[in-house]
Amino acid sequence: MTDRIVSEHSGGVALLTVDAPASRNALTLDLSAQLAAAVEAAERDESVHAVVVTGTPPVFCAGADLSALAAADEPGLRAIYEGFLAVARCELPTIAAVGGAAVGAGLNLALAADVRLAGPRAKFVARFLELGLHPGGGMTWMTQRLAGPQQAAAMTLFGQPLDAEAAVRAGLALRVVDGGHDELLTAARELAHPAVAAPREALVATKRSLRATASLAEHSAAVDVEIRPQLASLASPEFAQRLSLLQDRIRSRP
Ligand SMILES: C/C=C/C(=O)SCCNC(=O)CCNC(=O)[C@H](O)C(C)(C)COP(=O)(O)OP(=O)(O)OC[C@H]1O[C@@H](n2cnc3c(N)ncnc32)[C@H](O)[C@@H]1OP(=O)(O)O
Repeated sequence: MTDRIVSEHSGGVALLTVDAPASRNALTLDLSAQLAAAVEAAERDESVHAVVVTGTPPVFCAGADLSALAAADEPGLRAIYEGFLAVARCELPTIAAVGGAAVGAGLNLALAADVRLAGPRAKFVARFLELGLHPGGGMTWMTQRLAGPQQAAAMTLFGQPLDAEAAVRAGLALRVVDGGHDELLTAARELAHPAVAAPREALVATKRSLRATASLAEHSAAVDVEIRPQLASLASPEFAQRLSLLQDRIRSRP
């Protein structure tokens, strides 16, 4: 079977599956380019409000394809990064549904999403140094930012793997979803549901503000970042409609 990114848009969600089971969903240059194209197609599709990234079981993603990695120069490495960087750049909310091992660049891919749901067999492994490789693709930044300096050191310097429960404790995953791949995807769709129900413009603006305020030192600076998009949403017909529905509901309470 050909290695590919399977992209399905339904119910407001783009489900992107890295489907290369023979190599445990390892990322070739071609797969990374396909993944980036699939993320961009989801952004262009106005019916899509959230992106779920997963891998064909039993793993999430085994990282860079080892033969692509062995031959990689700087453009080659950057081409491998392109898939997970497209997820990191995505203007829509993103969820990684991690059902198995996420190793090396596969960990980068999982951490590039806004939120991770972990199946009981999920495993988060940096791996790089064990292979004699310096971490790449922003791994030192991502792990420190998400899990703090000690956990980042444990993962990148000491190669500590995190199972699903440990990933939740470390703040790398939102929660563990019991069951198999289907249950994991159902949980991802349920998590996405409020984003699917939200007006797309306000949703995209909220994600933009999360990024813009993340590195600010002052609360007041965040208030300034948020005031314009909040004013824009106040002026939208969606807000007027939803407000009137809410008021009707409140009035009709016994
Ligand atoms: C710039 C980025 C750098 C990086 O990403 S560095 C990290 C590179 N990745 C790795 O080191 C991961 C290597 N793979 C594994 O550790 C394991 O696999 C898994 C934990 C992911 C899964 O284990 P299991 O389910 O037991 O599978 P299996 O028997 O080890 O492998 C099944 C087939 O998958 C191929 N494969 C696994 N990972 C890769 C890879 N990264 N690139 C290419 N092929 C891979 C194997 O060779 C083998 O193939 P065959 O069935 O022909 O013997």
